[in-house]
Amino acid sequence: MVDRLPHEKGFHVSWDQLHRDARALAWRLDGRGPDDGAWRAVVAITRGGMAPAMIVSRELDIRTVDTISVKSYNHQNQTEPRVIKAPQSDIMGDGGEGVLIVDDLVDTGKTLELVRKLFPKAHFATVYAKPEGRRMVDTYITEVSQDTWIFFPWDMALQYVQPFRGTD
Ligand SMILES: O=P(O)(O)OC[C@H]1O[C@H](OP(=O)(O)OP(=O)(O)O)[C@H](O)[C@@H]1O
Ligand code: HPA
Ligand SMILES: [Mg+2]
Repeated sequence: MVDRLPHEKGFHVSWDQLHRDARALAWRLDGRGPDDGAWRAVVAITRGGMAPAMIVSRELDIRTVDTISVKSYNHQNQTEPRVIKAPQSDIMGDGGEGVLIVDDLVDTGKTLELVRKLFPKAHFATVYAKPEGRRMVDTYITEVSQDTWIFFPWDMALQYVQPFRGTD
């Protein structure tokens, strides 16, 4: 089963589920910013953070949205994370204070470790978290085990499956 390797379990997330979980993340963050509870901006870690960041910024009515592009994986193979595109410096201000940095998940934590070094005062939020990287996130919604690979809706398509008993 190529789509399970090298992880034992698969956690398949539908668009509906992602929408619900990203909304739950937004509600948890609401009113917790440093400026009278408000957040100044949302920054998505591309590409996986873009859909969650869109939902969070919509829920919290934040119109200042930027991206930081970090590449850490080639399919399921981890490589050294690299920043390919930085957010605007006037948005990040002094170390990212008041900025919500959003990603789809934290796995080993290497991506967030790199972004945290750049913006130590920002608030880091992910929808999903695995135990190894959990310490790198300030707020998350659902935890899955380290040996689970999360399949996001943008990586999947509906397709026919054989009945359990098969056919002649
Ligand atoms: O905690 P880590 O072990 O660093 O892994 C988590 C990161 O890996 C994935 O991104 P990826 O580099 O695959 O790029 P993508 O978002 O463009 O798919 C995921 O979206 C997180 O950003
Ligand atoms: O479990 C995962 N799913 C999708 N992308 C990922 N990048 C690191 N871990 C994962
Ligand atoms: Mg990513």
